[in-house]
Amino acid sequence: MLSPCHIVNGHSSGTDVQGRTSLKEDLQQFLGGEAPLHQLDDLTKVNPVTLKTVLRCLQARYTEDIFYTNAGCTLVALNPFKPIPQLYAPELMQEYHAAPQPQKLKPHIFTVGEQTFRNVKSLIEPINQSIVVSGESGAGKTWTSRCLMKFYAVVASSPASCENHKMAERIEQRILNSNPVMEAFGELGVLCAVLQSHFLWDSPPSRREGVL
Ligand SMILES: Nc1ncnc2c1ncn2[C@@H]1O[C@H](COP(=O)(O)OP(=O)(O)OP(=O)(O)O)[C@@H](O)[C@H]1O
Repeated sequence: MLSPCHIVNGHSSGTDVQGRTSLKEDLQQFLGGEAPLHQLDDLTKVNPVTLKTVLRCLQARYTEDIFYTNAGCTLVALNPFKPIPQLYAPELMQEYHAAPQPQKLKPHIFTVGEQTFRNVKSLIEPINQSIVVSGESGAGKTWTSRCLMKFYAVVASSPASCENHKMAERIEQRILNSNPVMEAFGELGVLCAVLQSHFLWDSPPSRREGVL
């Protein structure tokens, strides 16, 4: 992924307001004065859908600090390379959890988490859900998996029940502890030139009597 400072050569060194303004102007010029690409929250809406336009859209969103974009039923996550606590706040998790249609909210890993959670709760076949997190080394797969585990820990535990919360934390920890094993399978794939540091895991864990 190109960092925004690579987009406009020679204009990104200034950190003052004027520098930032010219960066934005240059970027807009670079984008050819098209409709603001960062507002497209689904890559299938980019017209025409080409590698160039898709990358431009992701670049434009990255520049606006928007790190999640839908691509049809797939979610594309960009690594912000900086901490963004508000993007993973428990309040935001609850917002996605409580939304009648989470897919209508801004693209987020919590949408994926909530959808699978609802599928498990609905007990409609197939009850077991899988989420595939893939990407290059350093893309943010482990981070994303942790976000999902935290999400399930928050939404699956009743705030009134301390015991439920503790159990959710124990489940989160167990799954996170299994990461090295799952990653080892991924690395084996790299050696075989089949996969590139990918791992799969079941999520959320099987549901028993109403609790995760
Ligand atoms: N959403 C995010 N917000 C903030 N920082 C992030 C985010 N995603 C990734 N990072 C940063 O990028 C680093 C690398 O991410 P991560 O370890 O998840 O990559 P990975 O895809 O699992 O890499 P590998 O395949 O090599 O294990 C993290 O340590 C974190 O600092």
